[in-house]
Amino acid sequence: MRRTSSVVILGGGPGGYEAALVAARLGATVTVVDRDGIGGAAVLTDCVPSKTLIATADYLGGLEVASELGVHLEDDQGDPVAEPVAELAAINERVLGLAAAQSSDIMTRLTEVGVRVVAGSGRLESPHRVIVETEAGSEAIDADVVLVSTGATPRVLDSATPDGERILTWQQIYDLPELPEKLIVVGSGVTGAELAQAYLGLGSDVTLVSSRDLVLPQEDQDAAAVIEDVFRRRGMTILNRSRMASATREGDGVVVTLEDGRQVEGSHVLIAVGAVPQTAGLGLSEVGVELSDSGHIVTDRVSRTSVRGIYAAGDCTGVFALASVAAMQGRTAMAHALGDAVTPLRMSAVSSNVFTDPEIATVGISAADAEDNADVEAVMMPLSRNPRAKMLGIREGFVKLFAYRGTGTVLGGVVVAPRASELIFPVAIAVQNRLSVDQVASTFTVYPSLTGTLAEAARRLHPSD
Ligand SMILES: Cc1cc2nc3c(=O)[nH]c(=O)nc-3n(C[C@H](O)[C@H](O)[C@H](O)COP(=O)(O)OP(=O)(O)OC[C@H]3O[C@@H](n4cnc5c(N)ncnc54)[C@H](O)[C@@H]3O)c2cc1C
Ligand SMILES: NC(=O)c1ccc[n+]([C@@H]2O[C@H](COP(=O)([O-])OP(=O)(O)OC[C@H]3O[C@@H](n4cnc5c(N)ncnc54)[C@H](O)[C@@H]3O)[C@@H](O)[C@H]2O)c1
Repeated sequence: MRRTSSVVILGGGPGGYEAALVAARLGATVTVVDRDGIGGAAVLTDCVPSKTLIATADYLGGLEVASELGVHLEDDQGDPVAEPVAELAAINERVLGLAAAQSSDIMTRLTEVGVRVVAGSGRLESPHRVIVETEAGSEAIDADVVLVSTGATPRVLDSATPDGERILTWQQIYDLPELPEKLIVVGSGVTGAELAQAYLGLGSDVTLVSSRDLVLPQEDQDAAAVIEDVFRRRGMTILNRSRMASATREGDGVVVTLEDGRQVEGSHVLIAVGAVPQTAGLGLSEVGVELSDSGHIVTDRVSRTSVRGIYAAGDCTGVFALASVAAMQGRTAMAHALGDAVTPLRMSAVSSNVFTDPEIATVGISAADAEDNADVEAVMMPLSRNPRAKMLGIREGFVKLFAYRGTGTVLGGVVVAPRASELIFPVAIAVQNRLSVDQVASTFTVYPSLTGTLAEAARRLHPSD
């Protein structure tokens, strides 16, 4: 009889826990070693908490179109009938409660399928032996297969050391007892942009320090332009082409000094200047695992590292810092290691979403790559002409589709709209399954619906046109 494989997973975030579920299903003996809590940063401090906070901000944002829809929130004298007040302590309690519940659900699931979870910090002693430091002491666990999925942590600058009170990383904001009066957000990547708009929506006065010409430099530039415009119209101050040199505490507030000498004063500063992989001190180089200059673990499309039997998944690999990608890498690793059917990771089919209002959802080829390729055709349609958008009071947003000129194969798309994260799925299905624009266009959409514009965009890309 074949011996049961032993799998040890370092890190219990989406990369680790999804892998554990697959490995258990495939009959392995599985141990997950996790330092900070099952669910990882994704569930406890990053993805889940930020999206829960944004849900409250979105709810308040919905009130902004009330008058357009015939609902007056003012009395005859023009005074507000009721002033909605975001109570941060209550919001944070909900955020942290939901994160803890999600973590507990994942723990229950892991236990149900027989995965052993060890609370502690792990490192590799050899390719087939992991040492875990727990409260009770040290434990050595032998493994046929090791998966490293230790994630990433906020990048901290010596000139802006977080104190957890006024100078904050995104992982420290949920302990704030009150809404920051004047919040400075440094960094206009996805983290900075999402949280800047969330606090703006909750009632903070927000200044965004953005190092580039436009916020969200990694996103579709038409989409980023819409978001920057919305930010400004709603009262956010955006300092473009501005880099923070330092952030310091001054009395009851903070001062952010920019590289050109300007100073910005605020009550709090949120530093969102990227993340660094948690790969130091794991014994990786010592056992021969190749790391990139940035400290990420080098992996192939089935999550193999340079050492046989050691796999890696998630933010520690730097492939694409998304919970969904981490989970897929973890599942793929276990399928490969344990002899199940494997589909190598296909980055050209990954969908992602920026949870601003409106949201930006993207899948497949980027606009920049499409522009450089003469064989790719693009169409962009504003949502303002869509009947459902009019009914819902949606003024900004658009749909973009990319397809091969000759065959009409759908290569990607961008949706800028409320709940774009839900609307991108039909485009993701088309990209994943290499559907043609004609197949998308001939699929019934509901009338009236925002997806009607997706079908219309596909019709515009009919190859013979
Ligand atoms: C503010 C923010 C919002 C985000 N929102 C989204 C979103 O909406 N959608 C999305 O798809 N992605 C989002 N992301 C990205 C997503 O959170 C990450 O891609 C995801 O967390 C990666 O999962 P992971 O398993 O690699 O690592 P993590 O979730 O970071 O988990 C790693 C785990 O490993 C543990 N660990 C580390 N070292 C050790 C060790 N030596 N021994 C034992 N355990 C260890 C850690 O304690 C942690 O529990 C967001 C990121 C941020 C910063
Ligand atoms: N909705 C989501 O899925 C979601 C949300 C948040 C993060 N993420 C993931 O995390 C990844 C990282 O995003 P992020 O925003 O944390 O980091 P990032 O590296 O994408 O953005 C950080 C930004 O800070 C800027 N910056 C650096 N130093 C600066 C300084 N001194 N002053 C001013 N600006 C400075 C950089 O130029 C950059 O634009 C994303 O690419 C995404 O994959 C996903």
